[in-house]
Amino acid sequence: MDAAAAPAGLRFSKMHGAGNDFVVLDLRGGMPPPDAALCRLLADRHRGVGCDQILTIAAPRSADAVASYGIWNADGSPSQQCGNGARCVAAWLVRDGAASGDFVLDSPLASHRVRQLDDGGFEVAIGAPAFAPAAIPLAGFDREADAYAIAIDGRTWPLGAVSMGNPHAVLEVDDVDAAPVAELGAALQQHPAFPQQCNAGFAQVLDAGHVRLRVHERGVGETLACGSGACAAVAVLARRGRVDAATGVDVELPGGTLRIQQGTDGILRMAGPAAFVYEGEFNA
Ligand SMILES: N[C@@H](CCC[C@H](N)C(=O)O)C(=O)O
Repeated sequence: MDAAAAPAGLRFSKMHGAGNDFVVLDLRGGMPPPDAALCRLLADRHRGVGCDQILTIAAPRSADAVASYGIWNADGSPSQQCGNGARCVAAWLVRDGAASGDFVLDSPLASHRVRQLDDGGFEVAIGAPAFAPAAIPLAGFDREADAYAIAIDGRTWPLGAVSMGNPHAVLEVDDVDAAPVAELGAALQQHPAFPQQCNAGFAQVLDAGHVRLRVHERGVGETLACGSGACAAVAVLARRGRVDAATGVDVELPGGTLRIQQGTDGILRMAGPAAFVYEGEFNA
């Protein structure tokens, strides 16, 4: 493992959203963002704290926002979107006294309206799905489509593709428990059709309002939940008429259920839990 420069006594919060777990760092005191080596060490489940992503909280970039946040995967790569992370950052800021009720957060790409729910969870306006191949980005296809044929080891897989701020592939399966999430997810992540790699979701439609989903996340592997992956699955399946996004869809992931609904403005809103696990000090 490469040497990582962790400031002595690095304070962090351990959190999770539906089992997608995070190390949260407050950079508002002037600490620089963690480099890739430090992210890998923090995320290491044996030598570090252990998490799927590292989230950093910093000063807002837009006039309306209470804060901004950064996202790093366990392998040290940056991301632009993290649905479960957005809810955890929101809960962290509410506990800190920096936010309450209804507020705006700046993610790496955009500003998101956030609402605290009566059940203690949060609703986040993730954004409108972008299906244009250039926006995902998806190489080798000029026109957007409900499904693209992607060949892997001599077999062709029909998959949906969408950007939720980050790139997603979505495969519909008959039985999500039997889906080849690890093998096919890893192959899709690295496939040349996805020049910025992708998160790969395996979705089983139960009915127009219920989907079961497992996601192989870029930079991590399979996680217990992926908020942007849940939005991506609903976006792709709604486009095919398989679910009713306007009424709302419960997406059951291994770690919990997220509710995804699309407004008349096209924006996908995600509702779900955010939990504190413990506070710590990292001294490796
Ligand atoms: N777990 C997240 C997504 C985190 C980033 C993703 N792995 C990527 O690289 O784009 C979520 O809840 O959306």
